[in-house]
Amino acid sequence: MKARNVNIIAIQERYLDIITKQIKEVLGDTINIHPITVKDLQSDTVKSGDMVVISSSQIKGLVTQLIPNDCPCIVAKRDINYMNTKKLLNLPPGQELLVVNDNKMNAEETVQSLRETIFEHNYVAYTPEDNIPQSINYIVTPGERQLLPRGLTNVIDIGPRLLDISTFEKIVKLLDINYPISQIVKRYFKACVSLSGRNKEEIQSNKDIRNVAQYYFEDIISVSKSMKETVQLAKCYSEDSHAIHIHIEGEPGTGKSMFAQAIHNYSTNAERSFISINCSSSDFNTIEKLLFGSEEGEEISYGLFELAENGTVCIEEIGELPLSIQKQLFHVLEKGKFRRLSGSELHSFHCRVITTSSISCKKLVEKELFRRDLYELLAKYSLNIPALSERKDDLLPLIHNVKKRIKRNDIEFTNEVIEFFKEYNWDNNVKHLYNVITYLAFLNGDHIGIESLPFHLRSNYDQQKFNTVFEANNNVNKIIAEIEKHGFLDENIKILDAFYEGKKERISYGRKALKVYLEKKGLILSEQQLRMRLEVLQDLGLIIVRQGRAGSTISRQGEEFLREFYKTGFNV
Ligand SMILES: Nc1ncnc2c1ncn2[C@@H]1O[C@H](COP(=O)(O)OP(=O)(O)OP(=O)(O)O)[C@@H](O)[C@H]1O
Repeated sequence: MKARNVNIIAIQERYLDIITKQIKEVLGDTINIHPITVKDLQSDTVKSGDMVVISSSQIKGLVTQLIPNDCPCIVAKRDINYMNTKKLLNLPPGQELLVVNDNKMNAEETVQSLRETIFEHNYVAYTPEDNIPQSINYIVTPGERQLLPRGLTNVIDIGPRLLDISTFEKIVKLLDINYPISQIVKRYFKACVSLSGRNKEEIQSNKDIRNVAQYYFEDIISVSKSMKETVQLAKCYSEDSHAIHIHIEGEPGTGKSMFAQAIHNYSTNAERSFISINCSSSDFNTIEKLLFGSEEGEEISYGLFELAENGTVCIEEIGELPLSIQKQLFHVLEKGKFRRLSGSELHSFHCRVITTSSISCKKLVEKELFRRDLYELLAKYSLNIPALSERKDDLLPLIHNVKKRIKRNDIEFTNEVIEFFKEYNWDNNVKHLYNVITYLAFLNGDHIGIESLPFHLRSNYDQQKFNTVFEANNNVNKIIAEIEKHGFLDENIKILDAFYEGKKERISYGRKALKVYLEKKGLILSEQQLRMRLEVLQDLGLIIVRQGRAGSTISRQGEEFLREFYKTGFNV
């Protein structure tokens, strides 16, 4: 049977990754899946006749305007992943449970699913506007722990909601796939098991190889001087026939892959293929095979260098590659020749190779996690995309851009919100900003004030206000006094110094890496001590603690504090 194209559309990228993985587990052998976020959906993204699965009714109106009329379309229903409910089932019956989601409608839907199945308890739907009632025994959240105030202990996270089984029945019916319902049920459970027990950071975003360069330099908003210069340099590289390897660095979500696509489209080889692979998937065997191709008996699978012919191969997040693949890659790039895995013949290739990284490869070289020869080969033509916080002039044009993309020019933000956005430390930069605005546009009316912001932003707003007061009242002294309530000012300063140095080199630290770094600097702390120091610094808004690989870093307030601290001549 010929595989059919199914486009799956959601607001948030993370959620899209999860349901894409679920659909792959259930129907991956019969359909081609194209995940698309709402902000990336344009009128020509979905091809005529392809199927569309819309993740929520909230975006149906917008999505249907942007897809061809003849596309069969399903609005998905969502359900909790019952594989994650063991804790709930083990509670004595009759518990009072508060269900927290990102908005009231979603909280009510989750409550509905829980009442229908785990009927032993009583549920109340909650939004961050409400106070937490006294009588509550536990808080239940479907993967939205970050919405809760810090410090709550009786929280049961049942993981993100998945597509419900009736949605799969509908897909199969519409595509005329001849699977008995029992087979769908079995695969549905398989997917639930596969996606259970992990939080969303751990779920690998199994991103497909992308082979369309949809962005042009005109699409890149660049009003600030630094961004204009970066675009200018990228154009020069694009036209330069010697620039066969181009390396792009920038914090997550600054537009690296957008630049890679624009460079391809601006080059004389724009008509040729653009193929991109993301190395942040942990399955390095697959990546190796995709990059170089393989020969198994009679079966040949072509690698990206040959598939791209004279076009462009983009290797995203190259810093994630293990040294063994880096070594192969270096030889391939240096010689312009590759050998398929298990193959004997050397093949030449003539495509341009663009690499990207969210972490500083130079710093990785120093830590012996990245090959120096490969770095030197790549660094010749390199671009550094500035973080959003370093180019505030771009903020308003970017907001206009996303409003236009999602066809919501009507929405307005209060001055207070705009000011807050300017000061906010967008750890996923433009991607984060776009997600927040898209999200707000669908959940609120056309007028957005501070009260409409998602809870995780609002708590930051309060923190920001707190910090502003601090600044006005002789910031440094007050912060020092706060730190000294817990003691160990000198150690806290050393930790901030470490983060500060790291940020300059675009390095963020997980706790373990930080511990090792501090030990090298002569500060020896136990895990517990380090955790306590970090909590104090985080509570004061001096560092940003991020989950998973992203690691932690110093906040802008933290940097200002350090600068003032040294200026005032404190000596710890
Ligand atoms: N300067 C910009 N102008 C317009 N849109 C932008 C700009 N920068 C980023 N975007 C948008 O932000 C989103 C993220 O961009 P992109 O995926 O290129 O970033 P990235 O640095 O490759 O992200 P990651 O590191 O997470 O892979 C995309 O929707 C992109 O269109």
